[in-house]
Amino acid sequence: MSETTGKSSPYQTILVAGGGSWGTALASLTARAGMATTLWARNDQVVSAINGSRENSIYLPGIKLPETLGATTDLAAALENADAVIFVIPAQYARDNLAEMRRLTGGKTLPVALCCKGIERGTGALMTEVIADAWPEAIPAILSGPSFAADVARGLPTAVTLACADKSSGERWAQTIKAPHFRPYLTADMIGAELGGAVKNVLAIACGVVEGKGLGESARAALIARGFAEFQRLGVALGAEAQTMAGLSGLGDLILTCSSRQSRNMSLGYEIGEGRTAKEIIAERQTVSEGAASAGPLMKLAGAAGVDMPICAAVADLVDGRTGVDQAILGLLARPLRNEGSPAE
Ligand SMILES: NC(=O)C1=CN([C@@H]2O[C@H](COP(=O)(O)OP(=O)(O)OC[C@H]3O[C@@H](n4cnc5c(N)ncnc54)[C@H](OP(=O)(O)O)[C@@H]3O)[C@@H](O)[C@H]2O)C=CC1
Ligand SMILES: O=C(CO)COP(=O)(O)O
Repeated sequence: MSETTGKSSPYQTILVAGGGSWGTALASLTARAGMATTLWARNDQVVSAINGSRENSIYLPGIKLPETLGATTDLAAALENADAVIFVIPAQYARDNLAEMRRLTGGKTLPVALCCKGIERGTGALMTEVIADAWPEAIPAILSGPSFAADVARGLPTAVTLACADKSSGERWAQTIKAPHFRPYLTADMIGAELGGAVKNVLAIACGVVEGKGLGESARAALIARGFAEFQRLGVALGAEAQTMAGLSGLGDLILTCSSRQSRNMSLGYEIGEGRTAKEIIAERQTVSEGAASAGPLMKLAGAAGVDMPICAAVADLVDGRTGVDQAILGLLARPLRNEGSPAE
């Protein structure tokens, strides 16, 4: 295990794009660490609440934000002085927002830490592919790992994966987002890091179904283990490193999200398990459940890579209304028996 140099300087003027719970928590982190931080949100109620009462009462209620954190709806102005962007807009809207940022900056080369955990509908593209198309001059990084926004904003400890193919930018990001309670681990394996966040959201829906349907803790543990096996098969096919898959952005976030109804994805699955449809639950929610939108595109990605992902496929069928809970469970349990490891000679 190697250490990062620790000599890199942090980025100083940060634009956090996205005024949901995670964008707000990350903006609070960098503002508290002393970086000039501006949060951009398209929602003027969010911006007024942050500037007025130091609280994002819509997406992160009850948590006091630092006085130094400013919020704006003016993206062009916020981009003008930014030397780095923390991008926290849900995956399905990433392409348009990144393209707009490129347009506003005139195609400037800026470091962009992608924090959304999803796969693009229609294309099956991962977020590094989306940014390569929409803002090719940007230097991307992936920030992912077990980190509920409310936990991080309250100062509870966690550790995350920070993936960046550009060594110097990765080290600067690590210095920028580190805090006494928030510990980034660096890697160059961006595919592994972004795949982990996207796949765990889909698997968390499956775990929620197991809980909501009352199938028991043993079933949930079996599902996490077999879900992780699916994730590893896809990761290997796409070139992810084993250490990343078993690390914070992979197994770490999978365990968190599959264990707690604080997760929107797990709680979505829970309500599906209780008998409601994904469509009606999502229509009632203001917050995002990335796994529901990413399950279909994940199947596209897995199909193109020739990888079998039966649990994720069952989730895609469930959220898109092609199957019911009982049928999905029976279908998974009735599959032909498989080897877990090497077969006996
Ligand atoms: N919350 C968490 O604990 C964590 C979240 N993440 C990831 O961060 C990303 C953002 O999630 P999170 O902060 O939780 O979001 P929230 O669910 O808290 O809020 C939803 C956000 O999405 C925005 N939004 C909705 N539709 C659009 C659109 N068409 N264009 C632009 N923005 C839109 C909303 O803006 P508006 O108010 O204007 O509708 C709002 O800012 C997701 O990919 C998530 O997986 C990662 C780690 C932890
Ligand atoms: O990614 C998260 C924690 O690491 C948040 O999970 P949910 O989006 O399911 O709430």
